[in-house]
Amino acid sequence: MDITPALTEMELDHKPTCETVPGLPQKKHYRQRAHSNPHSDHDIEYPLTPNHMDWTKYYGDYTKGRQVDFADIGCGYGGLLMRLSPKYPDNLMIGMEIRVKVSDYVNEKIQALRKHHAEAGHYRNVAVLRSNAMKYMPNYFHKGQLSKMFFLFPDPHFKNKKHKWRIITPTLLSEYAYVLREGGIIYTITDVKDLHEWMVKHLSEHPLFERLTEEEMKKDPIVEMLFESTEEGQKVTRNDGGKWPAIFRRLPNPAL
Ligand SMILES: C[S@@+](CC[C@H](N)C(=O)[O-])C[C@H]1O[C@@H](n2cnc3c(N)ncnc32)[C@H](O)[C@@H]1O
Repeated sequence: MDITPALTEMELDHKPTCETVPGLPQKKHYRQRAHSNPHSDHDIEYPLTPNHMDWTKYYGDYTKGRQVDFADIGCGYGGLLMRLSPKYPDNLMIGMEIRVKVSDYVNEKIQALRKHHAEAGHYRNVAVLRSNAMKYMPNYFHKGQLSKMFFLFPDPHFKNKKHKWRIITPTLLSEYAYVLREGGIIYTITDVKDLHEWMVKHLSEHPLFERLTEEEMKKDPIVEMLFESTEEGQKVTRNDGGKWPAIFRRLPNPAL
């Protein structure tokens, strides 16, 4: 079922305003320091196992017969999710965001959009979770549950000493491979060339991922959304920065 035509162009641009959607939160009230330490997250509650996770708190009845299968890691203010939601109404998508105020903002925005579109039922497939994606992925998701993972403009952590804080490392990739199904896709994009090379290196060296060719990337309608959908992507455009995408497929597990 494609519900896209019922949305206005402005909303498809994920740029709803307070005039078009009453109750939409204002970003200025939800600002928080740009970088948070992914190792200081002691107040985060997380499920013991994926079976302990009650997704109905996030999607209500819409959870019935569905499993979360898109995850936007470090979703920030949620621009990509708002763009994907009407295009993939049958997929449940979650944004994972460690900053409290930022995840509160995304939640308020989703609630306002759901309310505004209550009759048509739009945006019921999108939610945000305040959590640390570097620590708790297997607590939330079963093996092979996800079909798509997004890493859009992740924090660069420039200094060598802080590379261990990067959201893509060999160890974390094995965790992501665990929750991603065979044939599932990891999307990355950044404006930091060094980080792009780091992500490509580690993904290419990992035995469970292979890079998509330019031809394959052109055929995937999501690829063009990576550049401009998020707040960070728009900021890079305003500053005339370059953007480097790299997309990888989860390979089947090798035979033992
Ligand atoms: C540079 S911002 C990019 C946000 C968004 N993807 C965009 O393109 O606008 C990186 C985001 O990742 C979040 N983040 C960093 N480490 C995280 C972690 N371990 N778990 C969840 N979110 C994290 C940050 O709080 C921040 O909002």
